[in-house]
This record gives sequence, C-alpha cells and structure tokens, in this order.
Amino acid sequence: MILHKFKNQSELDRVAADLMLSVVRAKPNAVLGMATGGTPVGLYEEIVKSYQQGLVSFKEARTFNLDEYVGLPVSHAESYRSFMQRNLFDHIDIEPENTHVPNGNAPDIEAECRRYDEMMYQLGPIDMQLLGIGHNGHIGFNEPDTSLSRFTHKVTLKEDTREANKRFFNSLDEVPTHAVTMGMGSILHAKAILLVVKGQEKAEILDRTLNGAITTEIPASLLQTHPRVIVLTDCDVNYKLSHS
Ligand SMILES: O=P(O)(O)OC[C@H]1O[C@](O)(CO)[C@@H](O)[C@@H]1O
Repeated sequence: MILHKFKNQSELDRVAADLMLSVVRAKPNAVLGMATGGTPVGLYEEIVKSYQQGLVSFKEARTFNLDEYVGLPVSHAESYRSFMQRNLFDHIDIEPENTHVPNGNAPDIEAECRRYDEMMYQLGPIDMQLLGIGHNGHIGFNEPDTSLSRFTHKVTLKEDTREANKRFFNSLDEVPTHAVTMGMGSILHAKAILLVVKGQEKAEILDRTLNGAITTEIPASLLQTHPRVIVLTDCDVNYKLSHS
C-alpha cells in the first residue's frame, strides 16, 4: 500500500478523481468499482466537473457498486442507486445499462447475489475499485466477523454502522438492518484499489488497517495483501510508505 496524506479534503478529492479519470482515459471501456457514503461525494463532484469541461467521457465505461441496502425502495433518496444517480450518473455520459448496483429488493436475494457476481466476473476484473472505510473497518458492507465471505452476499449491518449511517435518515429506525455487499474476494480481485479515508476520527482505524495484524475483525486490513492499493487521506497517521 502507498499512503498519500493531504492537508485539505478538496485537494484529496481532486487527486482521487484524477486517479479514477486516468483509468478511463487509458482504457475507455474500463470497469470502475464505485462506493457510496459521505466519503466519495466530493470526488464525484470533481469527476462531474472534469466531464463538464470535456476532459473525459464515460460513454464506454462500466461500473459496479459495492453494495445496496436490502428492502429500501430504489426510489428512496438514500438507496445507493439513488445516491449514484444524484451524485454521479445523472451528470455524466455513462450509459444507464452500464451502471450496476445490486438489487436489494430482489425477491430472491441469493439469486441476485449470484447474478451480480456472474456479471462482475464476465465484465471484470474491475480496473479500479474505489473504497471508503467504516469506523469499524468495514469495506463495502463487509462487517467485522470471525470469517469473511468471498462473493456477493447479504449481511446484517452492525449497530455501530447503522448508528453511523443514521445521519442520512430521519431516525435510527429508518436505517435498514441488512444490505447486499460485494465480497472481500471480489474487492481484492480488482486490479487496483483506491482507498479514501477522511476525517481524523478515522485515524485509528486507518492506522490498524495499515499497520495492524491482518484480521477478519478489521476487514480493511485484508487490503495489506493486495499489490496495488493507494490510500488517500487527510488523517494524521504514520506508515512506512507515506507521502505528504
Ligand atoms: O463514507 P462514510 O459515510 O463514512 O461510510 C464509510 C463507508 O461505508 C460505506 O458506506 C459502506 O457502503 C462505504 O461505501 C463508505 O465509504
């Protein structure tokens, strides 16, 4: 892993956006792995700006999102499909059929997980996977556990994750209890991974991700096993391969 530290988030967002754009410029039909949550909002804004300036086209690009809530209507403002439309897809020239988000309302969730994996493996591997990190070290919605799933699967969200995501809903009761997430195997299968970590309150989990033991209790620590991970952060953390 290589860690780049930034003094401000707007500079970080610009660099993160440029890294993703460089993948699409080099390979117009690139497969990008997308994330949601608070972390990527600024970098998606930067991508939209570049598109509006005519600096990039997504006409041939394909995307796969990490996860989706189970049971939340797609039309709900906080479904990850809505999030992606609002923050990115509605503002760029990507073809709607090339954007993939798991269907958290599928009547047969197991079959939906298999369908998602098959499509990902058919069109993949993902050229660059964007990741945020939860305070408990989750990536996608792969929550800390004694073992982790390799493929797309349904998860029960930890209470601290629901609590953290409460800010997007009217109350904790409205935060879904389950989600569908890409598995750790699919994430680690990406050719390159871009992990973005914002806010000093994530410094401790980032430190454990970078410098701690590789353990399923901190899913992000498995990123230590991947040969091409770039970490961009404004956290004050130490790591042997860091640049400011
Ligand atoms: O960016 P946030 O809102 O802090 O959330 C952390 C991470 O958890 C997830 O929301 C889980 O999907 C990621 O997409 C996100 O980056």
